[in-house]
Amino acid sequence: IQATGPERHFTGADLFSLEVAADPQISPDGSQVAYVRRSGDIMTDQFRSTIWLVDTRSSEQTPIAAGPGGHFSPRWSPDGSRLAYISSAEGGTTQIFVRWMESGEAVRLTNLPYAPGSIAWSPDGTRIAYSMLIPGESAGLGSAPDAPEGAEWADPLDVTTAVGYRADGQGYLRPGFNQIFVVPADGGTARQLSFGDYHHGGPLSWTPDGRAILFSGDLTPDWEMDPVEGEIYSLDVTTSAITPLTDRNGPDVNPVVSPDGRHIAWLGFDDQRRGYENVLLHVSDSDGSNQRVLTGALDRSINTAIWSANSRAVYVSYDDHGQTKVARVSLSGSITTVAEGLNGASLDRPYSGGSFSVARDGTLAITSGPATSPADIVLVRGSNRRQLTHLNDDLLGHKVMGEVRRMETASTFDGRPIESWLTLPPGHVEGQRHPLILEIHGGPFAAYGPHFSTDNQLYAAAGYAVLSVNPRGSTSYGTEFANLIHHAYPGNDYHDLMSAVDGVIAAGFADPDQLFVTGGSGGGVLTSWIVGNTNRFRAAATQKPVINWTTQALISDIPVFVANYWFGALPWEDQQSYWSRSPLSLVGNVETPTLVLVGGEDERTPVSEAEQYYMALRMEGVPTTLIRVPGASHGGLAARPSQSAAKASAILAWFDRYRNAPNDIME
Ligand SMILES: CSCC[C@H](NC=O)C(=O)N[C@@H](C)C(=O)O
Repeated sequence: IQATGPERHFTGADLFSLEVAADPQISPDGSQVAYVRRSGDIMTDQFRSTIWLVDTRSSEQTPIAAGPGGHFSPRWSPDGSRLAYISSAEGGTTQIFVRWMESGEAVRLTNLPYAPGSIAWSPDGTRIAYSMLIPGESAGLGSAPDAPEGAEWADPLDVTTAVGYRADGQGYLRPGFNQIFVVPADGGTARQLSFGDYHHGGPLSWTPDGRAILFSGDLTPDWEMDPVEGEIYSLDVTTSAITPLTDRNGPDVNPVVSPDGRHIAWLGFDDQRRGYENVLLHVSDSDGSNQRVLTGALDRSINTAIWSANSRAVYVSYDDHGQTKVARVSLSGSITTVAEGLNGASLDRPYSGGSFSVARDGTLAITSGPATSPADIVLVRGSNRRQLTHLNDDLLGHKVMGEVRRMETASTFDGRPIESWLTLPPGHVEGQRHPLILEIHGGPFAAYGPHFSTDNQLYAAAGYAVLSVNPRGSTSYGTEFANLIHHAYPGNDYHDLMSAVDGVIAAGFADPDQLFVTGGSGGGVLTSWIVGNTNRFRAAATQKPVINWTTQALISDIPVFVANYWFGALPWEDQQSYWSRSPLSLVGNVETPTLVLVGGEDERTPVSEAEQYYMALRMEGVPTTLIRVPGASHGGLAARPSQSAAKASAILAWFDRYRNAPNDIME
């Protein structure tokens, strides 16, 4: 059959045409915004990062770095005359580049053996600081015989004594430590400033006199066993002497020195070994004295802190009811929201997020957009908002997307309001009921919101309504709500999710006989938990789940964290809790056909979690299929457009199989 016109619905192939704006950096005078544009590339099956400049008056765009390679982290020099960025434009290695804005000339500044990060201009614009991993020695044990000349032997043994020997997205880690360096901004030799067997972490912040750089890290011998701990340190640029500025049990990170040098702002909290803590904005005098919290009354977590040019306030971003906002926090602690509706760069699922920067006069550049389109660059001046880019109008302007509506239901467990967003199939007619997919977020301390989601739009284009719920445990509703699942996850969040589903049925949007459930990571845990507790869903798809908390606590890349913060005991000290909260403990109840899907290189919820569940379902005679996404990490399950589209298609094919099955087959 020949198509009779253009495809009006969102399709898997459209993923290659999507573009999303990230990391907007407004110039000090507010005249331009440099930003990272991530675009699908059909030949490499990737989202490629390029850097663009958009004029804040004319909205005219100019490419800064858009050729071969990846380009990111644009950072203005203090006077706005130059732009530094990180790029793999030349020869595949990742280097620091600087572009002189007036001449348009860009030069590669460094010749580094490893990728730099956290670039930061010195206040006088003469130097750029950065961090870089310096490889260390592998722990040796014994030795192999000597190889004859020309022989091709296997790799030597990989011996480790590290706690963090694997990391999602990186696999098995090569030993080494992050160190801080400085390089002249007009070219020259880089100099290492920090040393020793500790990570010296970014972001980096210079003092106005250019004599010191603030960083965060845990420079104590026990750093490996305390994954949350961190302090702010001052590093003398001349002598490399390090002075601690904070000292408490809990993370102190992201230091930023005020432009007048009188104060330091940073983020952190007192560690109480709870599943969730609000990250609070702190300030102190420049020597670390007179420390105080400025956002204690907000009851929200702070993501980013940027000083105002006059040093009297700090701009912060925070999540509230699934949406990211920017507020201006004065040194006396008054908090004024100055921008709302930020959107992040996550494309596959509607996670909250977004980034911003501030010009000298307080003009903001933010990433923002409606729930039916990925984030663009928006300029915010007081109450005026102006969208500077329209990256997806060419594609989505010709599509009928699923409309996203806010819903709220009282939980049957305790009456708490549970917020959710319902994506309706395109062309929805009031009064029409649809098959419903409950799609559950991970974290579990994270939040969904009214944000663009390729998964949800693909499901909606196939005729499903999709429900994105923030059950108890979700962030952006305060500490009490998040910690309702402290040492109790999964648990009563189940009732919140079912209440939200019933709310959508009661509101007349969903067919109660056509319910489906999926979710990833923490959402995979809850998907498997749901099918262990009810047969209300026709089919399920559990993505990158934790199935057995004992194995998760020992082989994931967050082992100490899971045991200390989510259980408060080691698996062999409290096997009852580990087992009773594992979806595997309920597998004997499962009758719902359940697809199991995982990234082949997932180090966060390792492949063996999904494999355990798949085999248990097979042994129980439950219809199931196992899908591994080759090469995909946990965070990168949807990183390749082809895999992201194929994943949604596989889930839809699984659901469609049971959507159309007669009821007697389902019984
Ligand atoms: C449930 S164990 C770890 C889960 C993971 N948390 C942090 O990485 C998670 O749920 N990730 C979410 C954000 C996801 O991948 O969707």
